[in-house]
Amino acid sequence: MDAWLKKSGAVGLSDLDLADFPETGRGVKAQRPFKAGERILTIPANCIWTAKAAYADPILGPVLQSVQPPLSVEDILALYILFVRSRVDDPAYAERQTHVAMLPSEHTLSMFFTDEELRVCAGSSLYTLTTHLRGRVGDDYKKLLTRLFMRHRDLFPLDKFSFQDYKWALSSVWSRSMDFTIAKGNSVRLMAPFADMLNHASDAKQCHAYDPSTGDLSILACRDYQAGDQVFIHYGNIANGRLLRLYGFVLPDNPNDNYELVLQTSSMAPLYEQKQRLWKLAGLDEVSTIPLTLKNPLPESVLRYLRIQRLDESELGTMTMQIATESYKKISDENESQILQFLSESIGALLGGFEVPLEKLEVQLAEGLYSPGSNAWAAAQVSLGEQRVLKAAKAKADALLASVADGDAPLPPSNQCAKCGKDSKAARLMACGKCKTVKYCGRECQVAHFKEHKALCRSLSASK
Ligand SMILES: C[S@@+](CC[C@H](N)C(=O)[O-])C[C@H]1O[C@@H](n2cnc3c(N)ncnc32)[C@H](O)[C@@H]1O
Repeated sequence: MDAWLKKSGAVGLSDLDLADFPETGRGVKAQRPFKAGERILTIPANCIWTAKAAYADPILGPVLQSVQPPLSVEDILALYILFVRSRVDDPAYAERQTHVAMLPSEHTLSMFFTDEELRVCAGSSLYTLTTHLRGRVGDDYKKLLTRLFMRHRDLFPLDKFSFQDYKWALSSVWSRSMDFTIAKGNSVRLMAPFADMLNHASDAKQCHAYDPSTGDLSILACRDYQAGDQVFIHYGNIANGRLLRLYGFVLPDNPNDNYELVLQTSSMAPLYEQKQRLWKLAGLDEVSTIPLTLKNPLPESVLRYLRIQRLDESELGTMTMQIATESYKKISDENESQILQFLSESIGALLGGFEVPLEKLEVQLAEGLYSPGSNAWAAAQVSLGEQRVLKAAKAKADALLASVADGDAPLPPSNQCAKCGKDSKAARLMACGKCKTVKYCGRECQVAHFKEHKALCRSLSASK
């Protein structure tokens, strides 16, 4: 592969090498020191896998172009990989084949888990999404069979385009491709040989760049490296569930862990059309998926959605005024109590739906029931992360409910000083040492707010 890339104009390969690392497996090793910001690798456009390159292929391209409606980009890339791999004695594909030969022969994405391994995280959104994904991938393969493989048996022999082959190629695309937004909201998905050997580190800032004018891909050093260090890139701030679904690994104690809460309302609900309009005005969809995170377990948008969902006719005007002035707060004690009660109960039910409850999972992991790095261990990490987030969300809903019952002021948004309203962009906020929830821009605001905050502080602390 190196010879092909160098011949095609790749830059930087002589300063980098492939090596095995204990934590991440195969990755890229620096052969000399690099300074942060230095360009360390460029892979030229003519070696990169894109949908455009697949369409330009003299044999595959016309067949792909004949498919209506067009195939998805990930299907095009997956077919391109399988097609190149299938052209065993065709010298026109020999160079790209050197890259295909270096792709891992197996993947550890959750889609490949046994039922027993996946059951460890039953109740999590990963479990649900993986189950859906398996169905979707199966359906997509059947469509390819009828739309392409059966019609062009000479190009797509089924022993090289089996369901297993399709799943392998699709997983290669998910776990190794990069997405870039280019002009006019368009985006490009690509897979770049050698650059796709770079592993992810949470602290590696965005350091891969696509040049739309040349089509080249470059990697910059995200920090200083010494010779022998592993070079990393950043795949994004991704929760373990998504990491396992699309990349096949997890990061223990991942700060990006989340639970994607889906909020929806029956179209038969009273005042549905008016509420639909209010959600839209408030920047929400009638089916809203809102990530709950450890940092912000109950985002304001969840409360906003539910306040609208539970409005009665006499409260429509108040809500419209709030949206117009962007001054969101509770509509009434009754509305607020209803939504918080509902949240507390539904999150409790979600937690009750996990196959292995949090406390038991923590004991199992501490006792080494799941061997670190195994599929079941990875599923356990996802379940752990999601349940921790849900627990924090329930605690916050309960505390808020208690404060409504006590007649306290509602919680201020978590990115604002509770006293003066300065937000986290304007000042560094620190949390109250006792309840660890309400935040201030400085000591002065905290002291000035003490009297007002005392009762809520007590109920928040008690629910922790
Ligand atoms: C773009 S490839 C990187 C190269 C890959 N390690 C290889 O040998 O081909 C992405 C895959 O690398 C692995 N990976 C990347 N970052 C990782 C990390 N921080 N910890 C564990 N595995 C990682 C995962 O298997 C992932 O699907």
